[in-house]
Order: sequence, then C-alpha cells, then structure tokens
Amino acid sequence: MIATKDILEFETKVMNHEAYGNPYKWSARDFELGPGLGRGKFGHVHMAREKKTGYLVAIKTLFKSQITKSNCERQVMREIEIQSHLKHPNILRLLTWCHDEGRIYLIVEFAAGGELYKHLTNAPHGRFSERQAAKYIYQVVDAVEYCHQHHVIHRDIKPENILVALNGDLKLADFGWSVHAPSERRKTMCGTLDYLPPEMIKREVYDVAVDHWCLGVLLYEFLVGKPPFESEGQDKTYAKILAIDVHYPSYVSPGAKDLISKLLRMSSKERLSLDKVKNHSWVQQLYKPRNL
Ligand SMILES: Nc1ncnc2c1ncn2[C@@H]1O[C@H](COP(=O)(O)OP(=O)(O)OP(=O)(O)O)[C@@H](O)[C@H]1O
Repeated sequence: MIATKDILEFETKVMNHEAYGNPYKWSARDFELGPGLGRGKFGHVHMAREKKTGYLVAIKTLFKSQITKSNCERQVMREIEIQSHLKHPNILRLLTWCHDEGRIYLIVEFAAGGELYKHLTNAPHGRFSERQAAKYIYQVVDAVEYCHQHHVIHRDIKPENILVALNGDLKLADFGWSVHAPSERRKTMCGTLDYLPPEMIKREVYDVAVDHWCLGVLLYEFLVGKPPFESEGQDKTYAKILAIDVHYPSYVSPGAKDLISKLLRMSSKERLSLDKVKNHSWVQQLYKPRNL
C-alpha cells in the first residue's frame, strides 16, 4: 500500500525536476536501467527509473544501424510520431524519446503485467472467462475508437500487441503498422495472417473497418484460446477467412457469438460500429467501466 506521505514526497520530487512545465532535453543519462523486459525487432526493452524522481518507465532501445539495414526508417518514425500524439488510458503512452549517435530511446509507460498473450496462455484452459473477455474487449475497443477519432488505423491488433498494467487494465501498444488515415482508403497488405481481414487478402482498398474485423478475431481468441481461422497452412487460413468459416465451441454464449458474428462481416460497411460494440447487451451485462 502506498502511503499519502510517499505520494506527497514523489510529487515534490516531480515538481522540483527541471523538466516540470519547461522544455527539457531528455537523454538516456536521465534513466537508470533495470532488468530486461523483452526483445523487439530493432533492440531491447528494459525497465528503468528516472534518476531524480524514481518514476518507473520502460525504455525501448532501437539500434539505428538495424533500422537502416531493414529499410524501416519511415516505419519507426511513423510509430514515434503516431504514438506521441495518442493519449488514452488504454493506449501505452510514449512519454518522451531521445537519441544518440547509434540508438533511439523510446521512454514509455511501464506495463507491469507484461504481454496479454501470456495471460491468455496461463489462463485456465488457455482462455478467458466471458466476464474477463468483456472487460478486455471493451477497453481495447475504447482505445481503437479513440485512434479512429484521431484518424489512426492500428492494423495489427492481436494479443501480442496488448500489454497489461499493474491494475489489470489493458494498454494497446505496437503502432509499427499503424497509419494516419485522413479520409483516405489504403491498399498495403500488412498485419498478422490469422487476423487479416478479407479485403486485405483480396488486396482491395480498405479503411478503418479492418480494425473492426480484428476486434472480432480478438474477442474469439479471448474466449476460445486460439483465433477462429487458424489452420495448418497459409492457403487454408486464407480460404477460411474468405468463407468466414467460424466454428464456435458449445461453451461460447449466444451473446458473445452474436457480437463476434457482427464484427466478422465480409462487407466492411456492415461491421458493427465501435460504439455499438461497447453498448452490445453481452458487454453491458458483464462489464461496467469504472468511470461511469
Ligand atoms: N511498456 C512496457 N512495459 C512492460 N513490458 C514491455 C513494455 N514494452 C515492451 N515490453 C516487453 O518487451 C517485449 C518487446 O517489446 P515490443 O513488442 O515493443 O518490441 P517490438 O520491436 O515491437 O517487437 P515485435 O514487433 O517484434 O513484437 C514485449 O513483448 C513485452 O514483453
């Protein structure tokens, strides 16, 4: 339990920091590196402590040489640019970033619970209860709705890209594939195979509704423990997606099935709006957001 005295002491430290309310040039020297949290494509992620305040963060270190070698400069800059503008309780906050000759450091909110994917694997029978799934889908939908309101399509929603905070709330992360979509419809194929929407397989133009499809796949995976179109080969997965060939185990409730089937629609225009997902009777029965 954190005592009021500790909070006051911490707040005093924050207010006495040169960065408080002022332009401040952060550098890696402001942080003390702690244990490793994981490895990413271009570097590693560590827990870290801001030296003057003791504030815990995660630092994602990216090696510039690896980014250049993979020709991903634009993708990385886009991830930084997009994530630095998104401020929502269920989106992993990019607090600041800095760089030196060889590295880029992303200072992000620390998600003490780690990857949601691990929670799913460790859950009884490798799947979440309907109550847990309703809370989780509500929080991800709220985050994605906020992204869409800011003209950002995530394009890579899956349990591996969602982290869990200390209080159990979800944090949508990994904006490496996301794009700013100012009213424009796009054509690049990206994302993970099991989560690919039909319009991307058919290489048609697509819009924000690709995320609605992925939310249907995500909810199914929460409840069943594996994505609905998972198959042995890529061709079989594609065929199942294009036929919307979904099998629901008997333990999935009619309410959950109804919601998933309203997101997994071939026509992107027919997919349920995100507001309607949050207000769907199955979600409403099982989850009440704290701020209401
Ligand atoms: N803010 C954080 N808090 C706690 N753990 C984190 C945080 N950020 C990343 N991690 C851990 O580090 C791992 C790698 O980070 P991340 O997924 O951001 O790298 P990446 O380059 O996007 O990886 P990839 O795209 O290959 O999945 C994550 O899977 C997670 O376990």
